Amino acid sequence: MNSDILVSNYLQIDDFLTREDKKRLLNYVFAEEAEFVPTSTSTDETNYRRSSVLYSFPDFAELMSDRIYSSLSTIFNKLELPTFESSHIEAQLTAHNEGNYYKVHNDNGSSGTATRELTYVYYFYREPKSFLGGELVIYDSKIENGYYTNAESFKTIEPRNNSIVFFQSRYMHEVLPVNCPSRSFQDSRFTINGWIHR
Ligand SMILES: O=C(O)CCC(=O)C(=O)O
Ligand SMILES: [Fe+2]
Repeated sequence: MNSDILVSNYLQIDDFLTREDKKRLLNYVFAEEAEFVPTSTSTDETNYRRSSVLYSFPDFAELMSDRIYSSLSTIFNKLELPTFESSHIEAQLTAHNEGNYYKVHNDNGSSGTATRELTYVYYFYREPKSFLGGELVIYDSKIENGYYTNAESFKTIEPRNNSIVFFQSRYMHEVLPVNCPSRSFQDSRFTINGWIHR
């Protein structure tokens, strides 16, 4: 009965940036607080996603894509995926504070997002950690009427400080609600996340 379940694979790499870079990034984000805007989704559904996003952070977007490009063959290898030449890497910077979440979705379901092949999520936050929750849940898949949908089974990933996660953008996934009692922006669950396009 379970033979049609496609098990999802992910890769989590710890200590992705140097301590110095991670510290610079955190200070940069604190200084840019006023530039963050509420998130929306491509379908514009309300109550689907709640968080804040920063769209322009050129230096760190470049640092992140450099680091990703240099790890690309390892990433393909570990995920047991055929390599491809990536046309570009997209990046956004998010903050999840008290009560924020992102319900089940995939990242390449619309015409504007169809070339997203791999999703990456780099996690960072101030220590000591001042939020709970915010785990990333990645669902296994099954094919129903020729379309991928999520199976009941899933994996739960801890958003560890200075780690990065890679997985296929077609996988269904979600961000569980964040509990951040101080509600202070500086205590948020931060990410630089985005997509490796084919
Ligand atoms: O923050 C995360 O763990 C994942 C974010 C996500 O799924 C997205 O931005 O598409
Ligand atoms: Fe996503």
